[in-house]
Amino acid sequence: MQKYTFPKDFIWGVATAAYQIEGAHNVDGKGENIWDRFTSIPGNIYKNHNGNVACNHYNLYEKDIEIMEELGIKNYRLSISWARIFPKGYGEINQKGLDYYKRLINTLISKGIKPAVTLYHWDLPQHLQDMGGWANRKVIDYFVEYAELMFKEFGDVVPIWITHNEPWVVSILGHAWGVHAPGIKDYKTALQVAHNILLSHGKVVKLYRSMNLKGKIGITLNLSSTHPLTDDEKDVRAAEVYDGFLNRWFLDAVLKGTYPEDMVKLYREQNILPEYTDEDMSIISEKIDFLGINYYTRSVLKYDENAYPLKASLVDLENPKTDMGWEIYPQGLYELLTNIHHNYGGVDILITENGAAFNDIVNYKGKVVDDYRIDYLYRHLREAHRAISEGVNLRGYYLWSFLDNFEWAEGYAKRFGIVFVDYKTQQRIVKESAYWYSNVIKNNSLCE
Ligand SMILES: N#[N+]C[C@@H]1[C@@H](O)[C@H](O)[C@@H](O)[C@@H]2O[C@H]12
Repeated sequence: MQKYTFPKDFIWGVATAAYQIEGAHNVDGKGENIWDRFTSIPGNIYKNHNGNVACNHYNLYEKDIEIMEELGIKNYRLSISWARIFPKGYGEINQKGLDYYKRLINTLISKGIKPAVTLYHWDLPQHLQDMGGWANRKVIDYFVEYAELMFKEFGDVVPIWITHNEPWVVSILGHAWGVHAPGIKDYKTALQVAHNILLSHGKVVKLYRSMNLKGKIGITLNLSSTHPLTDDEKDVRAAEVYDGFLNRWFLDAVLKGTYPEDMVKLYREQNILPEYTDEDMSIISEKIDFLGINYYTRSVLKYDENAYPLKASLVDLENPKTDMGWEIYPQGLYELLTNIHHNYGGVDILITENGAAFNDIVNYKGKVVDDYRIDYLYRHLREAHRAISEGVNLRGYYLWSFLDNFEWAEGYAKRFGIVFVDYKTQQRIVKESAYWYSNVIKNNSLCE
């Protein structure tokens, strides 16, 4: 039987995000955020679902941490709700919100579970959106103020910090396609938002360094290996442009301090190039300790004369898919990891999200036998192991997600968790994939 052993100090974890699991959306002084607002507008979310209750993790966190402990999970990626700390986004601190995260983080540590904290996982305080949101450079200063308080409160006990989760999704889905909060549809705004978020990332990294804290800090990008539908030069160029749009724009900025020239030219021609300075780029590329990668699937592109602004369209192939309609393409993870290793100086990498939604059901025995999810996870971890064996500095893997949760525009229709959540009763059912993953962690290896 083939066994794939990972490096002895490899980080095995699970991941969640505040808005997707906490609930308590207007409890204990928490301010409104853009997802509270966006989900309150009929038609924005599947069946008008919202995160008002979600998994009620705000009140059930101790029970959830007990499940992590029983499964032998030693690393947990969570996010902090900015509006729970600063209801208006800046200024007055909500002590009850701060106390919640103190209880949560202290409980994790008392159980031997290392927290990895994401400062921003999409839930901007609404008051800041009312002044322009991330399109307003002033919000950068408020983000730095929020980060400084988090570093002061938790910098000595949190070993891993992630400034932002998926700036591409925040900017494009939230400000160009309008399918995420705050629901804006303007590419020029979207690219300015992306830039300002990256600038806020760089400023917070510099702040972290100035505080002489002993942990590691990085950023999480959603990345996807891109492939042309055919070897026709137009399709090949379409894949290159989409790679620039999704991957290289962010990777080059953070790791090289420049935006890729081909995309600068394209955005300038389309009059959607953001405003930025050389000083901005120097700050954005402040050295990070790791690059966080969220990988779910690859992207297949074809030339499309009518596709604005890239003249490239994604192609939906008839291949095995997850419940999100995303092709299951594990080798794409290997391609991505090796590409980044060779093109970006061998930067240390954490897979901060990888996982799959499937239409889980509870069987007559009260179990969730999610073999599809085990298969997806096994195949992707195999590819991760292949990349490590070829020298990629992959340091850890956080499975998305620990709990079934609020899946943004899809509401509760999509289940990514290794723990099933009955949203009517808030009962948790540990899925077979959780027991499988528990064994992977215990053995630090995959077995065929
Ligand atoms: N969709 N999907 C699943 C998952 C989402 O639930 C996370 O919040 C995001 O960071 C990232 O998009 C990935």
